[in-house]
Amino acid sequence: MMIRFTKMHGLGNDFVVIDGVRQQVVLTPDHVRFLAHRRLGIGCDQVLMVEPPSDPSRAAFRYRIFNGDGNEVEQCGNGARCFAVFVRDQGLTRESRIPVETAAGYITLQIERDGQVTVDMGTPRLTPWEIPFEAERAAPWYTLAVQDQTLEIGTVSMGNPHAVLLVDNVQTAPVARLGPAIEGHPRFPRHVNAGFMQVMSREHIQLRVYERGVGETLACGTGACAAVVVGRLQGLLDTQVNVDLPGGRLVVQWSGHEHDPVFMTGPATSVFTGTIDVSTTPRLKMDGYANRPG
Ligand SMILES: N[C@H](CCC[C@H](N)C(=O)O)C(=O)O
Repeated sequence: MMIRFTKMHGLGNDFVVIDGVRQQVVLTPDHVRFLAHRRLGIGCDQVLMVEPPSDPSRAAFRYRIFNGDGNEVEQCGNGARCFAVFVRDQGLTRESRIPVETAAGYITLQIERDGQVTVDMGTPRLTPWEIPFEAERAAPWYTLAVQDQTLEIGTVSMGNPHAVLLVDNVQTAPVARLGPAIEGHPRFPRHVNAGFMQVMSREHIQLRVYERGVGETLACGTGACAAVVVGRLQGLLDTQVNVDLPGGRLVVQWSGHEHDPVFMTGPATSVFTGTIDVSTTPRLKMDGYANRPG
């Protein structure tokens, strides 16, 4: 099966984007692992599929997200921005305001005049069972026993699950050690994205994210939103925050009221287009996210 694709990234969080509107594409987990593999395939953190919506009165497209380990997930913030630029550049829409159906519900994408994209990511979900996270009750912080440490984490779902912990210095934070231990912790039945946040001021944080199903990425859009929500709920942050990730800066806005949506603004970059034959997909085992960058 020959597939046309576009390679894109949002601050270095990279994607293989596939038009499933004008091509008939059925992706298996093996296909996704092959496309994502950085030596045997194209290489990316996630594969994004553009499909027709299930209800055209509510959305222009359906947007599906697959982690490099082959699993389909609920939401991807950097991917949403790339999605908007993709459907516009491919002539699938002429609109700059694009309502989209995702597995986590409906979101709205706005292509700004400067080419950046603002995403209405919807409201944060804060109760443990919405994450999902095993806890007796909802709380601003939870303690989590990880290896020989007791960590304090905040949890939030942006459609996908996030655990956020405060660190004194993101550069020296033990992301490689604690990231996998948190990501696969048994109290997160669907695993979790682990964010390491250093608060620089009320309007500025630095953040690294060890992503579920991928490993550490250069940027994580839903992770940036989750970190701002946790920091705001802790009274550490104001309503608009510059989030500096290893791959660059996102701007996240949230009022602090749980029924208000979180907005994220940032760039989306197209790198190249191509075609690939997936009919001879090798069976790839994901041993610790073998497709991590580098
Ligand atoms: N790894 C995430 C999906 C991609 C999220 C990230 N790339 C973003 O920009 O939000 C998860 O398993 O929930």
